[in-house]
Amino acid sequence: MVDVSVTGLTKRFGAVTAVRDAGFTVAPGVTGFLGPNGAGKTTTLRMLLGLVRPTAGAALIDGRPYARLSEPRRVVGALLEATGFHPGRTARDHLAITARLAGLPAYRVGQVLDEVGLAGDARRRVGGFSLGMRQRLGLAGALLGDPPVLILDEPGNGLDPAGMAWLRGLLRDLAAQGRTVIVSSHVLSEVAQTVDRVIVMHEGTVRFAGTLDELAEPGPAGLEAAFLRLTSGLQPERSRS
Ligand SMILES: Nc1ncnc2c1ncn2[C@@H]1O[C@H](COP(=O)(O)OP(=O)(O)OP(=O)(O)O)[C@@H](O)[C@H]1O
Repeated sequence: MVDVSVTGLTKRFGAVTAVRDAGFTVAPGVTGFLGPNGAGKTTTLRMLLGLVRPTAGAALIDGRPYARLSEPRRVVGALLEATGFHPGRTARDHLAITARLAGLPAYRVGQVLDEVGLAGDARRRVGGFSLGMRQRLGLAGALLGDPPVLILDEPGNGLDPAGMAWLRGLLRDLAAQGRTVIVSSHVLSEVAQTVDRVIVMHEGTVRFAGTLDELAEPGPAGLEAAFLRLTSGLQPERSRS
């Protein structure tokens, strides 16, 4: 098992404190990382991935900052904004180049294309892909190293209802394989059906970390009420880890 932990994590951008003294640990299974726009979710995930330097505190994977992992792609797979693909490259070429640069075996390319349902589009240029197809390609890239930890920022963006159902299945499969999956979202219903645990952020602080059962009454209405309570600023902070 690979530990993911955040302790005393703070990030200031000039006068803006994006993340303030955040702390949590993430267990295997699917953890929903929730919060309204601007809550600090992406900044926290980017600090875990070594893309943003913390002002204070630590964001560790397997006990180390991302930059000190010896084979990071084999430990953690990431999906951030599904941009940055070269539009003239095919999906297969994009993944083949990513695999080569990361020292990963070429046979993984076909496997991950299958896993994300893009095998039939492997030879199409990415420039012609829909947002949902780009999300799938981004997920394929995250899975290339067969990592025990996945950090997925809004993976449901651009997916249609069938795509969302597929994503839920993929997340459950990854959890059943014993992986630790962190998935950020501001779509509550999306999360309620998929996650084992939730972390709720608001205005840069962690308002709750625990199981879905601890957070709310069963059903989407219960979750929505709990979310609004935690993010309205009317209630005292509440965190269980
Ligand atoms: N590079 C940056 N420079 C200045 N401010 C930033 C930067 N990145 C994020 N912020 C600010 O930090 C705060 C948290 O942003 P962040 O993107 O982490 O939130 P989020 O929870 O991911 O929101 P969303 O759901 O809208 O993506 C916001 O006020 C944002 O404007």
